Amino acid sequence: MQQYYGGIIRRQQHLIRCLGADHQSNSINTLRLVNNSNTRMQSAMSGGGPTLEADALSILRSISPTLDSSKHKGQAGKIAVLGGCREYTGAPYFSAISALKIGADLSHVICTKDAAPVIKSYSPELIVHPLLEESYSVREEDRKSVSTLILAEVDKWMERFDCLVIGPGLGRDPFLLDCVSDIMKHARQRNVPMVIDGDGLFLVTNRLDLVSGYPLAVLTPNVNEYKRLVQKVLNCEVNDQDGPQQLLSLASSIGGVTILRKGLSDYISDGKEVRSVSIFGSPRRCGGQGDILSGSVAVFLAWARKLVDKEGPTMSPTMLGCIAGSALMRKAASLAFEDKKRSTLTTDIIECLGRSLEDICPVR
Ligand SMILES: NC(=O)C1=CN([C@@H]2O[C@H](COP(=O)(O)OP(=O)(O)OC[C@H]3O[C@@H](n4cnc5c(N)ncnc54)[C@H](OP(=O)(O)O)[C@@H]3O)[C@@H](O)[C@H]2O)[C@@H](O)CC1
Ligand SMILES: Nc1ncnc2c1ncn2[C@@H]1O[C@H](COP(=O)(O)OP(=O)(O)OP(=O)(O)O)[C@@H](O)[C@H]1O
Ligand SMILES: [Mg+2]
Repeated sequence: MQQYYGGIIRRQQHLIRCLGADHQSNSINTLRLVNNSNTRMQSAMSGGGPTLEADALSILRSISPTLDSSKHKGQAGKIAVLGGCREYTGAPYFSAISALKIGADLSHVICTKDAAPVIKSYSPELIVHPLLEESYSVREEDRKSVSTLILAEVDKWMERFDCLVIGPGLGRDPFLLDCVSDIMKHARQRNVPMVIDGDGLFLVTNRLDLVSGYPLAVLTPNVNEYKRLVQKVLNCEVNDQDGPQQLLSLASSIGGVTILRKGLSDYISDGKEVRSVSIFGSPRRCGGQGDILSGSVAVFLAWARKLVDKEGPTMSPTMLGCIAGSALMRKAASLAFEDKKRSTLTTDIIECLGRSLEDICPVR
């Protein structure tokens, strides 16, 4: 079956070349054809059942709040990104600024003391908290008191956050990851949703108890991160022949967390259902696109939670948030690529977030 559909994809690509299509300007279309074939393939492989492809644009429209002058600052969402260390300052910035560009009212970054001035200098829009510490800056005997202090400082803000993004550019320092584990336990006690990405996934893969059974946890693994999760949780290798089923098992084995598996098509499951998002996209794979996605999912998840509270459950808010976040990120990437082609960078994609949202869901 896979071979058969592989053949169809190759024939489509050959047809495009024979029609004399310009390679560069048609790479997005080619990608769409491949994506469509891929979706059909998944559908056929699941016994010809209904397509897994979500109606992402309708979902995105339905959860985006109207702009209304009676609303006050904060009602459209307050997001906090836990990430940013000596090595990585770009990733938390990309995630936090994306949340603002999509429509959150306030975006915080909680990072290490030495990453903070750098992140502040990228943007005056972000609220940057220089709270976290790495092992090298804390003496062994001070670690307990320092971690208690960090937790107390983050706790002051915790209830105000509509969603936490944990991991973009966090690094893997053991002392820092211990502090973040404590913060996650407190967030969970207060029912604050968490989107876990990058080094947050490194932490969670080794400490599954931090998210297991928490329905407001979203994991957004890339290829490497997904492989490590599958090996750890399912004790086997990634099986692309039966990708959706394996994703479903993985999400259900971690107690119903939602997993967004990033790739040519994004696949999303909360252990009960699987959906895919294949629309739009770009063939450019510059670093930082996953960070945009984590900030987007955080905003849409916060919005979906409000909608689900009001209108009763349809799909889980975490599924809705992932589907909308994925569609918007892929649309922005495709717009940026149309303009910048090979030189497309993450900052170009961020600049396209507003126009993408407006194209899909115009301000009334
Ligand atoms: N502009 C920025 O600031 C950006 C920053 N980014 C940030 O980078 C971080 C890592 O994310 P990534 O996507 O590079 O992780 P991934 O594909 O698993 O690793 C690739 C290879 O590297 C290795 N490795 C990674 N980290 C390691 C560490 N701390 N210490 C040791 N090894 C490490 C890893 O080895 P492995 O664990 O597989 O043995 C694998 O072979 C994360 O915080 C992300 O948010 C990105 O968002 C992009 C934009
Ligand atoms: N082959 C692909 N074709 C089209 N879009 C893709 C492809 N791979 C990933 N994407 C999209 O790019 C986004 C980021 O995915 P990616 O796998 O690059 O994350 P990442 O490695 O975590 O990124 P980062 O560099 O920020 O850490 C996802 O929303 C996904 O939809
Ligand atoms: Mg990443």
